[in-house]
Amino acid sequence: MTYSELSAQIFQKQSYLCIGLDTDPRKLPRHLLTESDPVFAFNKAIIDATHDLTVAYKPNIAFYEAQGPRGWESLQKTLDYIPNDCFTIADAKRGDIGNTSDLYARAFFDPTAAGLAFDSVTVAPYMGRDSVTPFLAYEGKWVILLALTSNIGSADFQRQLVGDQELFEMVIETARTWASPDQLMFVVGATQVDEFSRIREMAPDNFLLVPGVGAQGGNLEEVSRLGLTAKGGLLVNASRSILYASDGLDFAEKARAEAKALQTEMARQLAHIR
Ligand SMILES: O=C(O)c1cc(=O)[nH]c(=O)n1[C@@H]1O[C@H](COP(=O)(O)O)[C@@H](O)[C@H]1O
Repeated sequence: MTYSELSAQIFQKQSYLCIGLDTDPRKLPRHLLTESDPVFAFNKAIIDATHDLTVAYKPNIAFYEAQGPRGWESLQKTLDYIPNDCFTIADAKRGDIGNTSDLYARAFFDPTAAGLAFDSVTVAPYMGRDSVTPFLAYEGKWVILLALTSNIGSADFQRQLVGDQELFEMVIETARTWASPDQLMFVVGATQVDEFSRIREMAPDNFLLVPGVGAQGGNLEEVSRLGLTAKGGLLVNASRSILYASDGLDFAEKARAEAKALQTEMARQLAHIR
């Protein structure tokens, strides 16, 4: 999906919601456990209940890898089931020497080489340019680079001064020379609102993937006020607060209600920028 297509989806659906498919087999509603693939059955019901309210889905790969080969199969089926009008993110946080990143890129971007057909993958910037560029070699595919993450440990390295900049600022400034906003997003945690204006100034056109509303307590209104652009420019992720709103027969209905509440607030915020 291109930048302008993603932007168009945001205004059409009045939503910049990304639903994190962090599907934990230990948290599935009991009635799904008799299904041949309970993880896929759960994801399918969540997608059916929410696809008109969300512009993106982000399966976190850890939840699938932890299930071994069955998990990869559930992931592939889930990806195939996501409608074409939704952007897809492999939240894998990859990055290695170029030779190895090349294979990671194939794994998520190249179905002709037995890989998956995601639109984007999350990448850690720590190993530098040659660890990131193999992902950018795929035309039309996106790198979502970790800049300032939502967790407490983000202070350990990302907030440290390197010269007169914090490390996350250096990541943003440098990575912007590697790719255009058509292929490069940054991850900025919703828990980091104090830094949002500064980040938006440094990366005025880049989409920001913002996890951390819901279970981690980030504030959607503040994130939106400081991060939205005339093109949208935000994908705000929620995972657990949507997926596990109920563990009963009504789980999909309750998930929809959570997604709807976020989408309603997003529509309100989008009205301010037009
Ligand atoms: O890259 C991410 O998506 C990510 C970056 C970050 O800084 N913080 C963060 O929580 N995430 C991911 O976003 C999701 C957040 O899930 P919930 O806290 O359940 O909404 C998880 O899949 C995390 O791995």
